Amino acid sequence: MAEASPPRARQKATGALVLASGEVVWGRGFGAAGHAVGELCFHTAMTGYQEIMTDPSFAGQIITFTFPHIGNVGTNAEDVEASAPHALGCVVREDVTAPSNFRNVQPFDQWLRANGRIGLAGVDTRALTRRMRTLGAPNAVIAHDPDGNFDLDALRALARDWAGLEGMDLAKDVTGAQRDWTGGPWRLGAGYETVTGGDRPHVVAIDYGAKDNIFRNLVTAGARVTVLPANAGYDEIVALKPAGVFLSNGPGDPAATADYAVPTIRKLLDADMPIFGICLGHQLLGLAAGARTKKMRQGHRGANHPVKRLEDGVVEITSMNHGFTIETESLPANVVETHVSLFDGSNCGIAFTDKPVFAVQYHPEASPGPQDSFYLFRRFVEGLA
Ligand SMILES: NC(=O)CC[C@H](N)C(=O)O
Repeated sequence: MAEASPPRARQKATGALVLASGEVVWGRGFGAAGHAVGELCFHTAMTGYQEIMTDPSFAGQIITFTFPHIGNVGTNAEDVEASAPHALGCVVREDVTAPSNFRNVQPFDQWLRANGRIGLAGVDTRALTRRMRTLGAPNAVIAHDPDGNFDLDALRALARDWAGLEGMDLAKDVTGAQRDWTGGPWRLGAGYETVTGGDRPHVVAIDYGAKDNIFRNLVTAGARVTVLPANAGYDEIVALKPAGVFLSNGPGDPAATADYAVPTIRKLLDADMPIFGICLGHQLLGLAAGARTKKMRQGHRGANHPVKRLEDGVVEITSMNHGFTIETESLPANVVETHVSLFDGSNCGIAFTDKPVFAVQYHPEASPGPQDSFYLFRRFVEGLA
């Protein structure tokens, strides 16, 4: 009888995802070595991993990409939403292959390493996503050790003891200093156009962890943009004599950001300042109006979320990234719901009936994602002229 072939040598795992429940998902580490603790989420976009990783709204989160091939076009200096990645790490199905794209400057693996961010490959991301769909988003540690040595007890304790995103103010960690924003539309070969001068309505944008493409879209729509940090007060804002104020996206729990952001927004509302908000900015505007926010059981992160615009029934396919939501039934009488998610009916837009103030929960700036909703930037800026 032929001898049974010896068992194939088990490849040693060099990466792990350790869930707060104690479960361990093994894989192959890439990017930086080390470990990080945060909330695990899943993102369904098929493109734009570099934009997603650099979106400051992902601070405190580990992203599971449902699309199996991540990293295969490498990275470059233009497809970024902030100067460095903010997501703690990413979990992917396939190993990252050598970049194949004429715009590649640095392989994804190297870029993650250079920026201290961890990757985990070889994971059954479908099973992980189904688990999140059923049980909600778990707190977890992503860990990478090229020698495959993991202190599981310590990593389990770290995941279990992490406080969670609820109640966490992260905007203060990712906001930037005051600056004039001059970057406009992008063209292949020419990069981002610098737009200065001209008689343009002045928008003061509050940066709670903004994606750069929001500012580029405001400039493209015709605005002059000054960015202020998240804790900017009412007097500081109005001293710049804005025609309108923009409230950006950002990470963390809106209710935890409310103590400094909401009093300022309330004063702007009392002064009838035109306001446009996106995502965290939308949620903070809701809180300032007197509504409530809550953590969603199932967050929305992807580039194909259908949203119904209630004024005319048109469906916009949108980019989304949020884990908190405004409770629609808590909106006051002078604020109407303007957009609603066709996936779960959650609130996706609000407008005041008595003020030039509106906001959306989704990301009209795309990056990545469809551009159906660019009109909102034009609507805001043209309303200021
Ligand atoms: N993209 C965002 O601004 C996210 C807002 C908020 N941190 C949430 O998760 O809901």
